[in-house]
Amino acid sequence: MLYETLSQIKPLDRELMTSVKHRVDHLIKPQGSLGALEDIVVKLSGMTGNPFPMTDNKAIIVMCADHGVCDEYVASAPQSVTLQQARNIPRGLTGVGSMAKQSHTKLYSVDIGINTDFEDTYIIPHKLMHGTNNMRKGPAMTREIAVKALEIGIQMAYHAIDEGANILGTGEMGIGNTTPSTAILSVLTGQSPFEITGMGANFPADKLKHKATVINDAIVLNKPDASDPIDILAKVGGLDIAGMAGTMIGGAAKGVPVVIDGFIATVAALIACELSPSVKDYLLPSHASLEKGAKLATDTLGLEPFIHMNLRLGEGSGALLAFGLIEAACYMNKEMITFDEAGIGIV
Ligand SMILES: O=C(O)c1ccc[n+]([C@@H]2O[C@H](COP(=O)([O-])O)[C@@H](O)[C@H]2O)c1
Ligand SMILES: Cc1cc2nc[nH]c2cc1C
Repeated sequence: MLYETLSQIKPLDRELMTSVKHRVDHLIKPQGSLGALEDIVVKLSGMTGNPFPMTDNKAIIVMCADHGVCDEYVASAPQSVTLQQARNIPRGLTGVGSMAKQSHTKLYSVDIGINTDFEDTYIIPHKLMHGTNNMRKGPAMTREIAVKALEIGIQMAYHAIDEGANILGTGEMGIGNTTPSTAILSVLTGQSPFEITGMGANFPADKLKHKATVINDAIVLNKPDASDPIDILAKVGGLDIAGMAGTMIGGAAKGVPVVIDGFIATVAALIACELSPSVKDYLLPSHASLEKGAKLATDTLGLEPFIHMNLRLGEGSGALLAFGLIEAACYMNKEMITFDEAGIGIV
């Protein structure tokens, strides 16, 4: 199913993008003065095949999972916070949960690998493992499970689109997940973990060398193949990261834009684009996370974040904020008049 979905991704409609850009250039404003908003709506038209795209049905899929590498003391918060927040998110009680109420955004909280058994009708059950294995002792998961996690992400994207979503955001909740994210980034870029490991959810600065050592040990032990994204995910990845990459692939296959959240989501985007570079056409960035490796991740991906507000929460919170700007771009394109329509010459 993964490879079939990847093969369904169509190139952007470049002809339509050219005509939308031409019209946007003639809207009643100095040419280019709406900056990135103009680029966003041109890209959206290429993704959707619609000269007047709309992103009014907003949804964020939050992949929740635990990480066995937490046994190595790489995170400050207890792993139980993953489940607590997975419960709180759909109830509107967290960062992303509270702000989703303001923008009428639907939230899907998905258990793709929380380490405890529980019942909660607000959480979508897709548990593949009770947390990953400790990657400092061996592979985080099997190759088969990595593929399944990607497919759950695709399935969740399709589910949200079936329920009416015309734009998706990728979110995650997973105590410890900056550790596998940094490992993946290190493997893909060749940068040493000692150069790119950051504080995650407030891990103490004087312990960062230990966190980098754990990441380095996991890479040395497992020897992920840098040219095989599934091997990287299986050996030093996470279920939440794989799920988000799957959501990006699923959105792309359906011609639906997917907004990347912070550091962890950007690493997931790198994996999705390694599986097929065509996924990138359907991705929009959001914010520049303060996590140390975030700049390297966004530079490697080649999509420049447009929100600079010192965010580093995750949960899809930055993607949610970007929804507002993206929707504004759609209204600009749909509602503004051209110089011709206003009966005046170009200024
Ligand atoms: O999205 C980001 O840029 C981001 C940066 C730092 C931390 N986080 C969140 O914090 C958790 C991971 O941090 P840590 O220290 O437990 O690895 C996880 O639940 C993420 O949602 C998220
Ligand atoms: C409280 C808390 C909330 C979070 N949301 C995303 N990651 C998080 C990590 C912690 C620790």
